[in-house]
Amino acid sequence: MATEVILPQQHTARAILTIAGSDPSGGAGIQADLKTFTAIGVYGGAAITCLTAQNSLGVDSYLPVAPEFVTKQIELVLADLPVSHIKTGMLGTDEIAGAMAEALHGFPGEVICDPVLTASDGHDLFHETTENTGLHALFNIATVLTPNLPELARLTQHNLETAREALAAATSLLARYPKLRAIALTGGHIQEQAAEVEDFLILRQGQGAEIFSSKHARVNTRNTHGTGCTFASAFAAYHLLHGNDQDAFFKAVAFVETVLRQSAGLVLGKGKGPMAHHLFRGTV
Ligand SMILES: Nc1ncnc2c1ncn2[C@@H]1O[C@H](COP(=O)(O)OP(=O)(O)OP(=O)(O)O)[C@@H](O)[C@H]1O
Ligand SMILES: Cc1ncc(CO)c(N)n1
Repeated sequence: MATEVILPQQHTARAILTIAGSDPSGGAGIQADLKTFTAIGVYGGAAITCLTAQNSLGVDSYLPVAPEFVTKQIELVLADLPVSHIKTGMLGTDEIAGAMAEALHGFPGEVICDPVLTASDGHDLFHETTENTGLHALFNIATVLTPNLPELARLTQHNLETAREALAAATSLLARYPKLRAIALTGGHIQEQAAEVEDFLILRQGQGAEIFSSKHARVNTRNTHGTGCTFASAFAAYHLLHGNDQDAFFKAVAFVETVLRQSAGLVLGKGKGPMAHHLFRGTV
């Protein structure tokens, strides 16, 4: 006998649009984003900025989509679907970042930017210009940024090693962009040998910032391909469902940790394997 499916109302009312690169191996990029949205129970669309050729062993190369075609994808989706949240990932070029900022100008909802600059194997995923005008234009309309430690270091041009240094840099980055309400700093690369991982939420509070953190055991696994994309997408999805930064942050941390744990035994790929979003059951 077929089971009746009852959809909670918020699932049909709003959607997330990810604007990011494609990873054909399915571990990162729009593939990870869409799997995350589905696992959490939120509808997602995907506009593609770049095609990448990569697998679990690393990134070989990438092909940027023409900026006008990125614009067209965004405009058509926004004209049709009830998108309340945008999540951005790999941009590829500063021209694409600029086209995205223009297409999103006046967008009234959340713009959660994961500033993907370099893949974990060191392959550059963003072709910088001297001014990075497009990147700054995008950050000017962002409401939340989700950098990891190396990304924060590159954005603030500081050499960052400790959590203390990273928090000072994140607070200064927060002050730079007017619409930015929060920075979720992921801690996978802070003290990489430590037994625990700590992620931070830096929330704008008047002229300063309020800091929250979440510490959990480091999962002993090599299946960490796409953790950054998954974290930012989970933040966007939980923000859609719960409407505030703190719930979005703590639930996104718990989601990534849970999926990493459930994926630890998975043997997929010859290198850093993907997370098993498809095994996620229940809630965090
Ligand atoms: N081994 C681990 N065990 C538990 N949590 C982890 C582990 N590695 C990363 N995380 C979690 O994954 C999320 C993303 O962290 P991280 O800083 O590694 O992102 P990233 O460097 O952008 O990822 P990527 O490898 O996709 O570039 C954070 O919530 C972090 O705590
Ligand atoms: C498409 C894409 N986005 C992001 C990352 C970073 O994990 C990656 N490797 N590939």
